Amino acid sequence: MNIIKSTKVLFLYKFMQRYASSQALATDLKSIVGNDNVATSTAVREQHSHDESYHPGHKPDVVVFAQSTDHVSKIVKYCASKRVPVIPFGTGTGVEGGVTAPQGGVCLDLSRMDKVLSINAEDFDCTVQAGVTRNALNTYIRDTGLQFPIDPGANASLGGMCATSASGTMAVRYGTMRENVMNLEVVLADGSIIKTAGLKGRSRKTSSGYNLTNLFVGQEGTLGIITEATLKLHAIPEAVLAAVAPFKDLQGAVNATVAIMQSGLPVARIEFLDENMVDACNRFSKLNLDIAPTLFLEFHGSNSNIEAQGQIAEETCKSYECLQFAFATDVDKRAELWKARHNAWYAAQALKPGSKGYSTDVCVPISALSGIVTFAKDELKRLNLLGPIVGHVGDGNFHVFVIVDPTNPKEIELVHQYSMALAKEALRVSGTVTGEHGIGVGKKKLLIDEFGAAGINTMKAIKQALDPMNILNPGKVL
Ligand SMILES: Cc1cc2c(cc1C)N(C[C@H](O)[C@H](O)[C@H](O)COP(=O)(O)OP(=O)(O)OC[C@H]1O[C@@H](n3cnc4c(N)ncnc43)[C@H](O)[C@@H]1O)c1[nH]c(=O)[nH]c(=O)c1N2
Ligand SMILES: CC(=O)C(=O)O
Ligand SMILES: [Mn+2]
Repeated sequence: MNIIKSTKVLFLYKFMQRYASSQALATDLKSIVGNDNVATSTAVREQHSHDESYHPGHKPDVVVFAQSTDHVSKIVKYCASKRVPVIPFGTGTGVEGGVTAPQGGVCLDLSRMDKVLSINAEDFDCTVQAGVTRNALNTYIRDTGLQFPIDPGANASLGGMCATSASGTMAVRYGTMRENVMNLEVVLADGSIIKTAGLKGRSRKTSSGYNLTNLFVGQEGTLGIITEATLKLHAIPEAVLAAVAPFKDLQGAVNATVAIMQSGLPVARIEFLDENMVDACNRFSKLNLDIAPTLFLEFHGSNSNIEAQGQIAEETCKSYECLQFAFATDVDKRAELWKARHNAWYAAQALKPGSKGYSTDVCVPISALSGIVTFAKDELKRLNLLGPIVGHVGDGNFHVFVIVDPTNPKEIELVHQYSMALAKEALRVSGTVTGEHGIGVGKKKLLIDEFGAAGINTMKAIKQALDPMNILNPGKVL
């Protein structure tokens, strides 16, 4: 009885201590960035404790809404002086638990840094604050004839997209964030501010010094806080043509993709959905597609060459026994198709109310795609898991959205087994465990398998050099 009582007292004492220290933290932060930019309510902390994945959330002690690079620098400097963790937060649409705060600390929300700072239409580039979302940027530049085509399904922040090295359906044509970030402004762990490609740099190429830009793309907030990004823009194509091609079987759809890619056709989008994913999208997005392994395709070009592109793709798909090849030229039809594709994640989860999704994200050389998609499907069957498959197959990248009851430890264990087996298969065929979602908390063990001890030690040395007190998003990536 006494033991129970003293455990309760100890718990209460620790709770009070933590509460007092987070109140003191909030008071200090308010004096730096003003009362309106600091939140301590349970609701706001809860909202910032998790992303869109099944990974368990942990609340930060305080949420700070930065309004400027100067705010970020001062907050990080303060946190360094107190050794308090800082967890950057864009829009919280990540899927690897990157924004959770397992050690508490300060969640630094960048959504109020939402200004487009410059558009250089003649140079095809722009500079934005980290909190600008991809949709906001595209709306802002609509009249210039330019677009920013990197499109994770969610309306993510561009800072978050840089931090995770995001891509999406159009990476096959326009590249990922790695190819489209020209310069970054980053606040380091001691509060100092750097530009990764020169103080004013926005040249198309550079051989100047180490490639700091690509060090900070994909670092998931563990090496620095991205406050501004200079990005490449692309011309909106004169003509766009989309198509939907259901196939008799999965192998036909995947082999047609490989043939299209190997033919050098400059396809703008080529997305695979297995029959379960098509079924889920039909239900969720009120489509009426044949339930079969299917390719969604899109071509970008001029009025004079767009039909020829479509025709080559049609002939290729027919040679792999597609059941039909239906063009969608109408703007609304195309928009409906891609909206449904972008909502595939939610469509999959809606198959089992109350469930969450676990997304695998392997990416392999295109010649290995067919084998590993078959492996993915067979393993689902063997472990008796529900997992619609969808993928940016032109890049050799696909996701199995394994549907999991987050309160069922046995199911979670099975999902882990599945994801490990698939990732190891990807490594066996010279691929990567994550093509676009990042490591977060979910794929840390796999990073070791991918890089080996010497590779991981090199990453640890970089982390140690840039963040010796381990205050930046601790517990993620490494
Ligand atoms: C429906 C749907 C569909 C998709 C996706 C999600 C969802 C919900 N995603 C995943 C997600 O949208 C993608 O990872 C985004 O880049 C995350 O951007 P957020 O702004 O939401 O970052 P979020 O706030 O989730 O943070 C992600 C990580 O980056 C860090 N971070 C955020 N802002 C930072 C900053 N300014 N400086 C430093 N670190 C920062 C965080 O600490 C965290 O570790 C995706 N992804 C993809 O690549 N391709 C896809 O096809 C899709 N599709
Ligand atoms: C979630 C994701 O990456 C996708 O829908 O492609
Ligand atoms: Mn994706």
